Amino acid sequence: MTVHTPARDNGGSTASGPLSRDLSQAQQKAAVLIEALPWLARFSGATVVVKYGGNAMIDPELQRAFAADMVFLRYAGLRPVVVHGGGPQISSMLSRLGIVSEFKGGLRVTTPEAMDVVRMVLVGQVGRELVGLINEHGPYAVGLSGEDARLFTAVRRPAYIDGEAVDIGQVGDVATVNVDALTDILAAGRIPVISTVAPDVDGVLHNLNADTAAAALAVALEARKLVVLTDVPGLYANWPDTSSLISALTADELAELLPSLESGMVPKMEACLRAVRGGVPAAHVVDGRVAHSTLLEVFTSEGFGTMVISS
Ligand SMILES: Nc1ncnc2c1ncn2[C@@H]1O[C@H](COP(=O)(O)OP(=O)(O)O)[C@@H](O)[C@H]1O
Ligand SMILES: CC(=O)N[C@@H](CCC(=O)OP(=O)(O)O)C(=O)O
Repeated sequence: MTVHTPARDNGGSTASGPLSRDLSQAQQKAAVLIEALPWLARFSGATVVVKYGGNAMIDPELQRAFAADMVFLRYAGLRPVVVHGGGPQISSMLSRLGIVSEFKGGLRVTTPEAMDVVRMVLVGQVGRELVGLINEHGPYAVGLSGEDARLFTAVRRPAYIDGEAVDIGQVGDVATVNVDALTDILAAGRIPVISTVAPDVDGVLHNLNADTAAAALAVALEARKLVVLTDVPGLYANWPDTSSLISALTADELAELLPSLESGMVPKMEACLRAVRGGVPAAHVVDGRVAHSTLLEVFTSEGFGTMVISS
């Protein structure tokens, strides 16, 4: 039998000294844990799609915090599915290779030559690094792209500039999602890490915007949440007026706001709208510069970031 002896544990401290401080710190920790209880109960077994991007993908400390969050979600009984971005990493590789890279309507003009680089960077570099970080905690992460088990098929899409459709090469939207490609992986308690390239019906590979693909996946998986990490605290009604941060809005309110948004936020908020209109109960845009932002969103009572709900 081990008997707790405060004097030995605390080097002789008394109940009114360091011991009571330790106890109060421990109680604070217990309070934090217990605050999560209703959320743990609510989301037990739920699938949550998380779009990983922005600074959380570049800063090593934030990368590690993100990987730990995904493992935490898994141990808490949720089923996290990660869809990662990598736009800046693709741009940097294209410029190292001397390939000109241009965006139209927020989407990368993707020539066959650029497509090879997009696939190499997303599947071979960014996806692999994230799988490695998660797997420092155990054998959990499995990397896939839209090509694996036909997870996604793509349909070529144009960009829209001033209402005009403009061809931007091998850029696609998600046409179909093969949910079965993830069922076994999720049932085995693994964490899918998805890179957003996918073949069309003819097998031609397409480049998908990661926010868009995350939304399509959240709908197909009947996810309970879509969480999109970015580099701002959330959606501002009057960007860049920092007093106009929106904590919650309905899909109809978002649809009204969309035409006034600027390029970076457009695919993100379109993705949230698509997810909620497709039946996902809530889509959130959270600040990926804050360590453990996904945990804060899922498990705390304070509103964090911007939440989009159906009504
Ligand atoms: N209404 C808005 N609310 C918040 N951010 C906005 C808004 N309009 C434009 N932005 C810009 O969009 C950026 C997010 O888009 P982006 O840089 O593409 O994100 P990420 O790299 O996280 O995918 C923000 O950093 C901000 O500069
Ligand atoms: C068509 C298109 O634009 N695809 C994106 C795919 C990566 C992505 O979406 O990454 P972020 O989330 O970091 O922006 C691109 O080539 O940059």
